[in-house]
Amino acid sequence: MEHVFSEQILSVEGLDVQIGSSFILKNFDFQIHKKEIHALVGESGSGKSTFANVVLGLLNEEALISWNKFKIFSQEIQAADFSLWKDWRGKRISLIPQTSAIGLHPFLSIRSQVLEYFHLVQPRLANDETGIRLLEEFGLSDPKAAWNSKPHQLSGGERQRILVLLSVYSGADLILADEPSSALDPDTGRSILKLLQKRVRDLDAGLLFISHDLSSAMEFADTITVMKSGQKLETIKKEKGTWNPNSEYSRKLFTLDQNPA
Ligand SMILES: Nc1ncnc2c1ncn2[C@@H]1O[C@H](COP(=O)(O)OP(=O)(O)OP(=O)(O)O)[C@@H](O)[C@H]1O
Repeated sequence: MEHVFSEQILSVEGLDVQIGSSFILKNFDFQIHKKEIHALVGESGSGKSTFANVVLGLLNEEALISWNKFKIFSQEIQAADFSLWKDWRGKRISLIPQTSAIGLHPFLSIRSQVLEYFHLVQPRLANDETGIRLLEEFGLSDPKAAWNSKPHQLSGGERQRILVLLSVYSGADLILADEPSSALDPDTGRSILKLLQKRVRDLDAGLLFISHDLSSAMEFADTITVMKSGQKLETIKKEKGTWNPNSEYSRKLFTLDQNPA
C-alpha cells in the first residue's frame, strides 16, 4: 500500500561534510515526513552513518559541515549549530542501534532500565503494568519474567525488541535505525522490522532506516535513497508496490539483490 505523506519532519539540501581534505558527503539532499519509512542504502563507506551522525548532531569537531537548507521540526537551522540537538536527542530524535549489546546496561534489570528511561522521556509510561504490557506487545513470550531479567538472560532478538520498544515509545518524531536487524536471524529481524513499521505509522513518527540489506529496505520502506561516494545517486518512491530505479547503478543493485548469485 502506498502512503501519501504531507507533514515534513526533516528537509536537508546541499549538505557537505568535509573531514581533512576529503568530502564524506557532497551536495546531499534528504527529506522525511511523518509516517514515512525512508531507507538509506549504498555500499560500505558511501556516507550513510555520517549522514545519520549529522541528523543526531553527533559529528565531531574535525568535520567541516555546511548546507544550503536544513529544516527540522519546522525549524530552519542556519549554520551548523548543534547546540539545539541536546534537547532533541533521546526525546525528539531517537536511535535504535545495530546491536542490543550497546543499548542496554548489562548489570541492570530490564525493569529498572525501562522505568528510568520512561521517567525521563515519557513519565506516563513509567510503571510496571505498562512496561509489562509493552513487552507483551513487542512479542516477548514471557513478559513478566523478561521485566525482571537482566539483559544476558534474554536472547539477542528479545533485547533488540526492547530497544525498538524504547525508541518508538520515546515520543520521538524522528527515529533512526542503523541496521536494526543485522545481528539477528532473518525471521526475527523481519518480525522486528514489521513491528517497527507498524508503530512508526501508528505513532506518526518518521523512520530513517540505514540498511546494507536492500531486500529489507525494499520490503519495509516507502522511499529509498541510494548513496554512492558521499553523494545521492537518486531517491526512489515505491509505486504500486514496486521500485523503479532510474540509474544503472541502482538498477544493478536492485536486480542483484532480487536475484542473488
Ligand atoms: N571521523 C572520520 N575521519 C575520517 N574519515 C571518516 C570519518 N568518519 C567517516 N569517515 C570516512 O567517510 C566515509 C563514509 O563513512 P560512513 O561510515 O559514513 O559510511 P557508511 O556508508 O555508513 O559505511 P558502512 O556501511 O560501512 O557503515 C568512509 O570512507 C569513512 O572512512
